[in-house]
Amino acid sequence: MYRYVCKTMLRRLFLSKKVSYQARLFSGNFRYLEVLNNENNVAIVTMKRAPVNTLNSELLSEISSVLTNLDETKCSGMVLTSFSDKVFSSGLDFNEMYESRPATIRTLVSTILEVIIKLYGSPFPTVAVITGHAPSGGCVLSLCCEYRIMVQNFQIGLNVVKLGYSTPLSIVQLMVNTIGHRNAELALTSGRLFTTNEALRVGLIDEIAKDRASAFDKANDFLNQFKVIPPIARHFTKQSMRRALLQDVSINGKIYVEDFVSLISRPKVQELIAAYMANMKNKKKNSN
Ligand SMILES: CCCCC/C=C\C/C=C\C/C=C/C(=O)SCCNC(=O)CCNC(=O)[C@H](O)C(C)(C)COP(=O)(O)OP(=O)(O)OC[C@H]1O[C@@H](n2cnc3c(N)ncnc32)[C@H](O)[C@@H]1OP(=O)(O)O
Repeated sequence: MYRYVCKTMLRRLFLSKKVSYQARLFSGNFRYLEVLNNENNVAIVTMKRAPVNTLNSELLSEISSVLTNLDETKCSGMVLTSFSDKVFSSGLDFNEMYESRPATIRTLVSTILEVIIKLYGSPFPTVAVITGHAPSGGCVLSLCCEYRIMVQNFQIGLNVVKLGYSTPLSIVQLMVNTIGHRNAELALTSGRLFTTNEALRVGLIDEIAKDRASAFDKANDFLNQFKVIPPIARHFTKQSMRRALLQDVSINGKIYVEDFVSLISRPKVQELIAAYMANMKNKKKNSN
């Protein structure tokens, strides 16, 4: 009898360990992401592709899977952030765009498009806690969130024109919806990166935080206001606000992807990407 009780207790202990292990598996399953749930059922999604969260197909497809999962599990909100206190994300991975086969570029671009659609159209409220620089693709991810809180002394913006290709139409639209037509035109045609203060002034971000901890406090304040709002009413209102862009990308997405792939594959653009990458390396060498 004693042996039976011990055995049963051990089995229960093993099972309970297994369950909590499985609960942790969701956050441990990813190579470049950490996903934690806080006590309010808010998912904290942290990009952790060192050193600068460059968006390759794998990181983007992990973000896409998490977004599907958070939708299915009816989370109350999501915070998208970075492990780094210097860079939120350095944008799309040049290594998948430079001298790459069209199929590689296509996978990269279709995956960011998938993320844009899911993040921009998510039923739950979303906040970007921008703990460092957010150029190009990094800025796009934050623009898909509903609220942006950025730590002091970094830069954010869409500098793609400097790489010799135009900003895709729906990305232009994201920027126009956020900072208005005039500011977006000036910023996009010059590839302007805004400092944190400038970004607040133009409306590209919503709040400035002195550090990561205070940025998270502000994110919680933003998300807490929705505790008293019926989620379905909130979701439909968000959908109405975002429908035009979502409809456009779901109808024309494939065309946009192909346009972008052929743009990136042009010899002139490839040359500019190579020069840009070399310039980054030189800057680093000179600063060391
Ligand atoms: C609906 C339409 C659908 C179709 C299109 C959809 C979406 C497209 C949307 C927008 C287009 C977006 C395009 C892009 O994102 S292109 C990428 C543009 N990115 C940049 O211009 C930023 C480049 N990086 C930097 O400026 C700096 O790295 C930084 C972010 C300011 C950080 O500086 P820091 O000094 O901290 O780091 P390093 O510069 O030393 O970088 C460390 C290390 O990382 C390498 N690296 C940086 N960025 C990239 C990158 N984007 N791709 C590949 N590699 C990158 C850098 O070279 C260093 O490498 P090393 O080997 O020297 O350690």
